[in-house]
Amino acid sequence: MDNLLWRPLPLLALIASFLILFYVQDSHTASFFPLKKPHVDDECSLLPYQHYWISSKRIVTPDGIISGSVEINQGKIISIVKGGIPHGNSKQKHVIDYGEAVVMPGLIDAHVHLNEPGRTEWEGFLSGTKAAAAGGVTTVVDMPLNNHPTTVSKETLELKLEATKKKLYVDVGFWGGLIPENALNSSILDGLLSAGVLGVKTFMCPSGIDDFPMTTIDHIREGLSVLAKYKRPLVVHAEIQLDSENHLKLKADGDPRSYSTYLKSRPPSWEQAAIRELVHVTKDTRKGGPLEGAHVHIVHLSDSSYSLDLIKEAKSRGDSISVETCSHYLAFSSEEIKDGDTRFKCSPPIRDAANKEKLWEALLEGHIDFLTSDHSPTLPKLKLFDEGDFLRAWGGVSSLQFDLPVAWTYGKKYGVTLEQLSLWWSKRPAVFAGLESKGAIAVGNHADIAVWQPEVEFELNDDYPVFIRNPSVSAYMGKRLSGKVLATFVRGNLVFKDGKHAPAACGVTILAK
Ligand SMILES: NC(=O)N[C@H]1NC(=O)NC1=O
Ligand SMILES: [Zn+2]
Ligand SMILES: [Zn+2]
Repeated sequence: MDNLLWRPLPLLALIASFLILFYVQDSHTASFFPLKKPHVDDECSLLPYQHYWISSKRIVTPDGIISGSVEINQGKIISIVKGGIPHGNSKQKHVIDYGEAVVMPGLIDAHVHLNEPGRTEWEGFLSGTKAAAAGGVTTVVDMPLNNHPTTVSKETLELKLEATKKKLYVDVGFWGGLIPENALNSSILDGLLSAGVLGVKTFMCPSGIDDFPMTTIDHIREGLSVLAKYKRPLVVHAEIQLDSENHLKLKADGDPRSYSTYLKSRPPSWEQAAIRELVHVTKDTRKGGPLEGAHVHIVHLSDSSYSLDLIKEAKSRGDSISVETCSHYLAFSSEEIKDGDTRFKCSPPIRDAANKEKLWEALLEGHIDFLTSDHSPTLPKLKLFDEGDFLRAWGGVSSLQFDLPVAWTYGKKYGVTLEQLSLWWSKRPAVFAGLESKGAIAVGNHADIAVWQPEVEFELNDDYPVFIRNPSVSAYMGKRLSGKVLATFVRGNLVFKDGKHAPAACGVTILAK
C-alpha cells in the first residue's frame, strides 16, 4: 500500500518543476517581446477575447483620418479597413463600435519621472502607469532620477527592472543617466547601454538629487563618443547656472512667495548658455564628423527666443539634434501664477505669455519636434504649500494623466488637429526612442490605442478620478479641460475603460537591443 502511494512521486516532482519554471519565466518581464504573457490572459484585459475589431468614424492613421475599423489579433494591428467591418457577418465578430469617438495611437510620453525604487511615495510604477493608462498614454520612458539609487549603471538598471514587476499598466522604457563617474569610465556606460537603456540623460546644472551630479561639456563629449556606437540619444537638461551671485542676492532680497522672484532667478540666459555649448559639440555629429551616430536631444525647452534660434541653426546645418517642450510651458504663463502656488514651480521656469506664443509657433512650424510631460511629482509637504516658498519648494509639475486633454484644450486656440496631436505625442517620440512597432495605427504595429471624446469637457475637481500618487501637487487640479479618454489598449489588452483598470498589470519593460 505504502509503495503504491509513493510511486507517482517522481512524476509529481517533474510536474512541479515545470510549473516553477513556467512561473519564473512568467514573472520576468524584462523583454520587449515576452514569449509568455506575465499574467493569465483574462486578467490583463477588460476584454474576454484577443481577436476583435475597433470601429469608429474618426480613426487617426498615418494616411489621414478615416471612418472604418482596425482589426486586432494577439496584440497587433492586423488590418485597417475603410468603411464597415469587412467580410460579411459582423454579428459573429467581436466589434467594439466607438461611433464618433476618436481612435488614435496611444500616447508615448518620453519624459516621466516614476521615482521607483527609492521614492515610491512621490510616484511609483503602479500609480504612474495607472495614471498613464487613464490618460491614453500607452508607453512611458522613465527618467534615471529621482529614484534612489539613480539609474547610472547596469546594476542600478537591474534594481529598476526588479521594481517594475506586476506594477506596469502600460509599457515602460528607461533612460540611463550620464554623470561624471560613468562619463569618465566608459565601461560603466557601456554596461548600462548594453543592459538596454534607450539612451542617457544628463544635467548641465544641479539636478536637485544628490546621487545625480551635473556634467560639463567635456563629460558630455565623452558620453557622446560612447553613445555614437549604439546610435542612441543623449537627453539633456540644458541650463547652466550663471551669475550665481545675482541668484544668491535674489534669494536673500526677493519675496520667495512671489513667482517673479523665482522667474528672475532662473533667466533664459541659463538655457542659452547650455545650448550654446551643446551646439558647439553637435557640429561633430554631422555626416562624416567624429561623433557621427550620436544625437543630442534637448528636454523641456522653455526659452523660445535665442535658445530656439541656436537649435534651428544647428538643425539647418545638419547636426543630429532635436528638442521637446512640455505641456506646462504651452498651457501656462508666468503672469497667471499666483503668489505661493508652488505647484507651478519647475525648471526651467514657465515664462511669460509672449514666450508661450512663440513656443506654440515653433511647435506648429515643426521646429520643436515633440511633446512630453516632464511629470516630476513629489510629496505635498515638499511643495511647501504652507510657506509658498518658490525658492525652496520642489521643482516639478505633475501632469502625466492629462497629456492628451491639456494639448487639446490649450491647443484649440491655435487650431491644433488630431493628426498633429498624434505626430507630437505618438509618432515622433516613438521614432526618437527607437520604438519601432509603436507610435502609429498601422498594420504590424502593436495595438496601442487611445479612444477619446475631444468634445467632452470635465473639471479636475476632488471627485475626478486622478491616479497619480499625489494629485494635490498637480498644477492642473481645478482646471476645466476637454478631451475625455474612454478606453486605452496596450498591445491589444484593454487596460482602461470607463474609469476602471484591468485586474492585472501586464505592461512590459522595453529594453534596447
Ligand atoms: N529632478 C527633477 O525631476 N527635475 C525636474 N523637475 C523640473 O521641474 N525640471 C526638472 O528637470
Ligand atoms: Zn530636467
Ligand atoms: Zn525631467
